[in-house]
Amino acid sequence: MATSSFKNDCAMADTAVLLINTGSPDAPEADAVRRYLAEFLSDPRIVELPRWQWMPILHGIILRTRPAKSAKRYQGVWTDRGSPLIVHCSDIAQKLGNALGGKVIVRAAMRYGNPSVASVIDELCAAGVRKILLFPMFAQYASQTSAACLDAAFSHFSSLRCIPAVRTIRGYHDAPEYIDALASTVRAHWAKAGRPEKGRGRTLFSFHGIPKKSSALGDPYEAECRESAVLLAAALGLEADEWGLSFQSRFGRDEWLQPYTIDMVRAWGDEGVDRIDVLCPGFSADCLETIEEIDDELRGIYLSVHPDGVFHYIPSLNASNAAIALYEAIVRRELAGWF
Ligand SMILES: C=CC1=C(C)c2cc3[nH]c(cc4nc(cc5[nH]c(cc1n2)c(C)c5CCC(=O)O)C(CCC(=O)O)=C4C)c(C)c3C=C
Ligand SMILES: [Fe+2]
Ligand SMILES: [Fe+2]
Repeated sequence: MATSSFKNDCAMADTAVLLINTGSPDAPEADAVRRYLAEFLSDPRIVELPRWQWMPILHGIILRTRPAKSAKRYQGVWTDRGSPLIVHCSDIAQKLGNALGGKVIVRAAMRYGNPSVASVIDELCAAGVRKILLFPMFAQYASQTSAACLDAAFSHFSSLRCIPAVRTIRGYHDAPEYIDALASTVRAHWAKAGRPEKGRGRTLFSFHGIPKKSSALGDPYEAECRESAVLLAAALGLEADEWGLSFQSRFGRDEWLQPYTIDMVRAWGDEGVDRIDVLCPGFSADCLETIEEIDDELRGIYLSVHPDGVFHYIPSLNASNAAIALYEAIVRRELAGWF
């Protein structure tokens, strides 16, 4: 996939913001998904097993079986403009650039797949950029996401003779603007669907999981997810029996952070909770893991245990006004002295 050109915008800007997200395959087809998963799952940040142990499993089993299944899932969420994740991220980049008054170039790049971090950095440098703010789009720091995104940039810098001045964003899980943005998304949803009735309905904050072992090795991700959820519940005035936190998207057989989203929703359905509203606060943009796994698969699981129940998926921040205000506040703070 080609990266966007720099014509007409910010001809004079020597400062750029590079938004980085995980990435998607180039197409919802098995071959493209295989290439993407090969890059993704070969990253030692993602699977921390010794290479001699992991590579035979990856190439001998996973890359033979998963691409076709994942391709089908991607086909279900693909849009006319491509992968929802990439579409949302490029919309965010464009709107954030406008909000910053064109004084800073804003681009989106993907850690795995395209547009690659290396190609976008090359374009920025060729356009005269000398200062870059690297902005992984993950509020809660995880080595598998935030650090992996930064690795891609630093690894590319190591191949360049002239590197730009660099600043990085580590996370923003407790930033008031982040909590406000999420709270306003939930309130906008309540304005349309009504607030879940205490005693009958509950709100679930579902975060992407990571292996329990990574947490034990010192990853602050779990603690940051819990803090974000507590702050958000307080901002929304939700009492302890009105909300829950869970972890989704488990991959492989190891134990991941718990409770698992599927178990939580099944248990709530069995308990007779009549309405469940799910928000995925750790996803800056809707993607396979929210649209297919939550809005489709999880909805089906809940309705299978509680057929009369009501299930709402609350969309991610995406390129909403609340999201742009959040990113603008963070960027202005982090670029102090640069523009
Ligand atoms: C939001 C934070 C995320 C964390 C933490 C995370 C950890 C993590 N992910 C995998 C494995 C896969 N993730 C995949 C896709 C994917 N994951 C995130 C976010 C987090 N991952 C995003 C935004 C996406 C992109 C989805 C899209 O729409 O393209 C995939 C590929 C899809 C699939 O085949 O399921 C895999 C595989 C691990 C192993 C991990 C932590 C160790
Ligand atoms: Fe993931
Ligand atoms: Fe997944």
